[in-house]
Amino acid sequence: MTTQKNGAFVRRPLIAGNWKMNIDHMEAIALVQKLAWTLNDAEHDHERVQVSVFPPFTDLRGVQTLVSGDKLSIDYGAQDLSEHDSGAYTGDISGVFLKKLGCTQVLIGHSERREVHGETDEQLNAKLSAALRHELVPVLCVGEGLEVREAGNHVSHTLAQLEGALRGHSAEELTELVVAYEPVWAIGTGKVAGPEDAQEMSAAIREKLAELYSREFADTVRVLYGGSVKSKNVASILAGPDVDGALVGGASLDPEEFANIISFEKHIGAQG
Ligand SMILES: O=C[C@H](O)COP(=O)(O)O
Repeated sequence: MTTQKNGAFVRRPLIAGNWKMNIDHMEAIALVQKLAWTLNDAEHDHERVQVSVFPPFTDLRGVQTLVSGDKLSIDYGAQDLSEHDSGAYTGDISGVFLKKLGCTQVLIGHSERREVHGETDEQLNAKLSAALRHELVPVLCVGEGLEVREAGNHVSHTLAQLEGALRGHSAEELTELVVAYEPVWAIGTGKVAGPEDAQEMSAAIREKLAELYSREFADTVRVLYGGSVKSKNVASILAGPDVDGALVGGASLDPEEFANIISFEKHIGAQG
């Protein structure tokens, strides 16, 4: 996913849409079709800016059929996976099944999984192993809540989450790793971390990766920002040199708005 140009790393931007628990399997087909038409009209180049959607599990088969049948340039993945491959784990979904459905990516440790389901860094570490076992690109979500931010501990808190999930995993295993920084206080609230906040934390994440592995490795990892990203603010957020894309929640449910976010390069200059 990363190429070298004149000796410098060029990371391919990724705009990912996390549908959360929205959109049934019929609506999913309509949404992906509309998104594909809109991107086609906009002459979107998937090789230049990667697009992914993360539908609910029950939508994945329909999305697979549409994407493979119509050869759409849209990647898709799941919002979670089990740390186990099979067995008595009622309600859980194995990476084996996701791989068979053509998923290429999986979200790990979204703040709503951490909060609502009490997922711990140890569990997320095991889920990361499961993703790697099944050759699913892990999109590891990290970020702090409002209290932590107000206490000024956001950097140490977020980096501890990163370290906890990565512990024991080698750089060789993690070549496709994507990290998504999502300040919890900015999710679905309309409050957006400023471009400086997004850049500050993305740079801190990259520094931590350099410390844990190597500078070369850190320079290849894509770091996304998530939290109330819209077409009107995406270009300013992605202007940060360490911000390589966005994990979009609510705005990804509107195909026109999501396509507009994906076309963030067109808004450069207009958003400062
Ligand atoms: O995964 C996406 C994030 O939680 C952001 O959600 P949002 O764009 O609705 O704030």
